[in-house]
Formats: sequence, C-alpha cells, structure tokens
Amino acid sequence: MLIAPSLLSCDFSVMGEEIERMDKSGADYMHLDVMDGHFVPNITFGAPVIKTVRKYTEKPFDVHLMISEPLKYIEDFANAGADIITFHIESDSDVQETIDKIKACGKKPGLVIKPNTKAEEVFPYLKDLFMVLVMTVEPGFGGQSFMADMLPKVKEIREEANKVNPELLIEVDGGIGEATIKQAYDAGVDVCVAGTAVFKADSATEAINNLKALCK
Ligand SMILES: O=C(CO)[C@@H](O)[C@H](O)COP(=O)(O)O
Repeated sequence: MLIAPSLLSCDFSVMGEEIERMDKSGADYMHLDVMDGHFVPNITFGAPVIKTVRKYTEKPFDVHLMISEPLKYIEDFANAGADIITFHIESDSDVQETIDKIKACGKKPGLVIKPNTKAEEVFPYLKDLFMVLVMTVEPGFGGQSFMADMLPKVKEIREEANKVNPELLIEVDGGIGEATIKQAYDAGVDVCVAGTAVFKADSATEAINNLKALCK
C-alpha cells in the first residue's frame, strides 16, 4: 500500500517543511488538494504555491484538482511540478481532452469520482489512465468519516481495469486511518490518501508505518 499524505491537513505557514517532514516519514506521494471554492465549497492553493514547494522533495506530487474547469489549468500544474494530475469526471471539462492534455504535458492522468458517481462512468477511460481516485468522503474538507460503502466501486474498477489496463492504480481519499485502511486494502486499493491520520499524529513516521503494517 502506498501512502499519500494530504497536505490539506498540514501547517500551511510552513508547507515546505511539512513536505520535507512527510518525505522523511516515509510518504510515497505528496497529495496536494487544489480547491477553487466553486467545484467544492472550500479554497486552498493553486499552481504558484505548488511550484514554490516543489523543491522540498523528489517524491511524486499527486495533484488532485477539485476545480470546475481543469482543462484550462493543466499546463500550469504541469509546469509547477505535478507528476500525477487527477481531475473530476463531474467537472465541466471534456474528459478525454483533459486526459490527452495531461499526457501531452508528459504527466500521468488520473480520474476522480465523487461518492454519488457510479464506477462504470470511468470504464471508457481506463485504458488511458494512470490512476482512478475513488472519493470516500464528499470532497472539500479533511477530517470526515470514511464511507465504506464506496469500496464495492473499487472492486468493480479493479475487475474492469484488469481486462484493459492491469497497471492502473486505484486510490481512495477521505477518512483513512488505522480503523479503515485494512478495508481499503482488502478491496484492492493501491494508494491511500491520509490527512488527519498522518499530520495530526505525534509521529508521522509511526503513523505511516502503522497504516502500512495493517495492509496484509
Ligand atoms: O480531498 C480531500 C477532501 O476533499 C482529502 O484529501 C482530505 O484532505 C483527506 O483528509 P482526511 O479525511 O484524511 O483527514
């Protein structure tokens, strides 16, 4: 299981140091939540901030765009240093065009589905994707409860991906902690985003190790 700490729960006044801390604590990816106050009811940061903190780690930047028109901003996020760019199927941009744009920028595309979106919606795009992110909370805020009823979607996507793109990674985001990660692992999840569970722990290293140890 790969662990991607969600910077949404970090101390933004020292975001670079927080990224360094996660790097040293054994994080696999840095998960950066971009929110526009329109697609979701919260605002975080954009490409200029990501560019500023890129130098604090060599680990992949997993940039989750919770914005209405992702296609318009793909180049900005690519130039800022994103490695994986995930965007919502529910956004206003054309899905195939956005995937193609991410690839044309030399980055790895991921498609995200909100809790009310069915797994089968991503099937037509699976062969072109690096990752599918299944939200296990309504996007917008950290610290919410894990929606275990999203896990059947992980199984459906895994089964379909095995036919067309067995390398596809499935990520879940929201409410991941010691009480929930094993369920995600058993459902076939490859990457878990964790905000509260890692950033609010006394030791991020211990928190990440404990989460990984539960996945067997
Ligand atoms: O994208 C989101 C929320 O929209 C997540 O990345 C949360 O930030 C995860 O936080 P926890 O549920 O782990 O506290």
